[in-house]
Amino acid sequence: MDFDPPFQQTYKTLLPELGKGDKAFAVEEYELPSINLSHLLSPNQNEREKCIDEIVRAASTWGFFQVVNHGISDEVLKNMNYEEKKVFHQPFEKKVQKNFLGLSPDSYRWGNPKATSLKQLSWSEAFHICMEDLSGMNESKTLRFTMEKFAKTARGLAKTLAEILADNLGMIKTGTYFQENCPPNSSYIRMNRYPPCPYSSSKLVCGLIPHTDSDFLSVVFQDHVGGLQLLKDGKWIAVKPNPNALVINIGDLFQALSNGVYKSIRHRVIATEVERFSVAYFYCPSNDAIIESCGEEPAVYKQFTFGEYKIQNEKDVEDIGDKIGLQRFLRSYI
Ligand SMILES: O=C(O)CCC(=O)C(=O)O
Ligand SMILES: [Fe+2]
Repeated sequence: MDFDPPFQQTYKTLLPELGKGDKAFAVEEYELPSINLSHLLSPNQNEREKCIDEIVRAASTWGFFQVVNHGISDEVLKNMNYEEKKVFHQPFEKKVQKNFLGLSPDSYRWGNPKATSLKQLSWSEAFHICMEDLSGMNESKTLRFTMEKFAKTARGLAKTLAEILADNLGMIKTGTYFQENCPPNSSYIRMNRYPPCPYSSSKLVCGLIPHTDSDFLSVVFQDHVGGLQLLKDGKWIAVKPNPNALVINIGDLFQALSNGVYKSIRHRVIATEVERFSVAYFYCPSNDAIIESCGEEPAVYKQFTFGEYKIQNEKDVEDIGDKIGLQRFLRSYI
């Protein structure tokens, strides 16, 4: 397809390695804890408290959960999926152009042209867009408006969940912290496309290599195809797709803020034989926001700003090919 990035060509020295050595381990499929958010609005206090408890428990144990009755309408999600398909199905030569759709030059990303081993190889393309950039996207007004609608509702959902989680930590400034530190323009949307991969049967090719998200929390809308996996108790498990639910995962900043109570879990996407789409909303603060562990226990992490965290991650990726992430900000890190 002229819209697919040149994966075969780029990875031609690595792909023959697939037949040799490594074998994929069987991965069990699990249904993530599913939380019905309509209970948060229930007149029954017990029901509200039970729902809050489920959110807190899922964030502390799984770091991942799914929500239903989340407030983002089917229409917004359907339009998002439609617009996403439309933009990815533009010719590759257009997508790589510096000013495609009026976005910042590094918004469009594909694969990992620098991969030197199968483990680093990724079979996907993405538009990673800062909300600040949306106002300049005048070439495609329908995509812009659809993303604005999705972001507005995803932000409301992210803020509600973040406030519940912070409140549970006894954070004194919960009421104002997210309001003050997470203005709408500081978050990101990432549209992901996983093209069909002819080597998917090996189960060794990643659509997206293992990572944690560098935000407070992420709201992910995935289609019915599946492929998302997370690391639980040292084992990879596959997330069963549920088209009625959104996936929520805790990011590094909440792990730091909560002094390790909430878990930012490593996850990956395995390449599949059919095309797959997802959209993630990354709930982020502004660059100068201070992330400081709260609670009564001694802080495990040093205090840092989100700007410092991003710069350090970019530097680590440049130097060693991966982010070291929160580990680097442990007080005990030398
Ligand atoms: O495609 C997915 O299901 C997950 C995407 C993801 O982890 C990300 O964009 O950070
Ligand atoms: Fe992610």
